Amino acid sequence: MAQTTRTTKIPATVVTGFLGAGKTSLIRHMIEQAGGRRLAFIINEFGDLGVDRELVRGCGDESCTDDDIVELTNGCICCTVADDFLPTITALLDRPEPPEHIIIETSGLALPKPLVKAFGWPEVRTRATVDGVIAVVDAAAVAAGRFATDVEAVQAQRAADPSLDHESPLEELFEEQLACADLIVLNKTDLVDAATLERVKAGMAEHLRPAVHAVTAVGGALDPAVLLGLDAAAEDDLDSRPSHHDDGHEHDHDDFASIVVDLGEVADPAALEARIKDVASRHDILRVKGFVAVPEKPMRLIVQGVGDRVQRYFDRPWEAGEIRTSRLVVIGQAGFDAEAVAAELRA
Ligand SMILES: Nc1nc2c(ncn2[C@@H]2O[C@H](COP(=O)(O)OP(=O)(O)OP(=O)(O)O)[C@@H](O)[C@H]2O)c(=O)[nH]1
Repeated sequence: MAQTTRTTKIPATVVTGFLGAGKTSLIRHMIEQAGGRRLAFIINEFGDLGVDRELVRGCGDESCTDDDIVELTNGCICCTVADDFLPTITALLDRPEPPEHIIIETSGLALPKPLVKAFGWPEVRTRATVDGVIAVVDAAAVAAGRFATDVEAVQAQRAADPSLDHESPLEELFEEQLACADLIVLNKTDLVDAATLERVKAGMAEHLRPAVHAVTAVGGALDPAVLLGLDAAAEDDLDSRPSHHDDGHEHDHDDFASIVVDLGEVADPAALEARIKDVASRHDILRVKGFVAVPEKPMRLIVQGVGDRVQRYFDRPWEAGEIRTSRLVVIGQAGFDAEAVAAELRA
């Protein structure tokens, strides 16, 4: 009987979602539940500190070695597809023992569609496919109206000038991430009640493609069986994923800015947390995250802020040869007062 050779493409999952929604948490959980499956990760973040790779590495699972986590810090992945993403994924596919599944965490400010499109490029098309685009949503942030435009203000502006672009950059990004998704993970459901969750779900529905479901999560904890194996081949289905940038309109990240603040050792982490909350409430800050060295403490402290909600926990000992210092990346709306923010965090 004649033998047929079946070429199997390596599935890739794109994890999108706004800053701080819970993408890294979801990926860490996925690693813990990998069950010996060879996963590889491409991690992209906005800001120069490379926190996400560290957090994923920090999960300490033996099945996931340093080589399996590639970090792309050269800007948002959607804008550096040709220069950064293609060589990276090609190198993973060229490995003598390629991964069984590739997980890509986009920066919270990235548009997922240009990345999905890249799977149609000749270098990738025959060897990999987008198994699914997962959009992680911070249910509490949506409920608080963080992505919603002030409808009345917009109507007044448009009455004065009908050519005005009516959406806020946050709203536009949020909608775009939803519109590209094959699955929604409504995360942080511990922070909202059932009625609020229903309201959030109903509000998102108009932005989703038909038959896209939302699953709920806390800390991004979901069975990988729910997340992987969606078999969407999203690169063949681009037309159903509308983007504000389909008309060739440039997407640059001028609407957002980031700084890294060096703090040396921090003797009072509680006071730092209070300063972060204060800064976030008075400036256009969207995200703060980084590592803190506390005098006398052998462990590294992780500090994470989303809006004015701040978490801190020790993740691992400082390694020999590592410089004990504190660095925070601060991401905000363009035009935030970087000098004042840095000074207030250091105060
Ligand atoms: N209360 C609560 N906090 C959560 C949940 N999931 C994640 N967080 C916290 O939210 C913060 C951001 O989580 P990450 O997983 O780093 O979010 P991210 O989307 O990877 O963030 P960026 O990469 O900066 O865009 C962290 O402090 C998490 O501990 C959740 O379900 N509930």
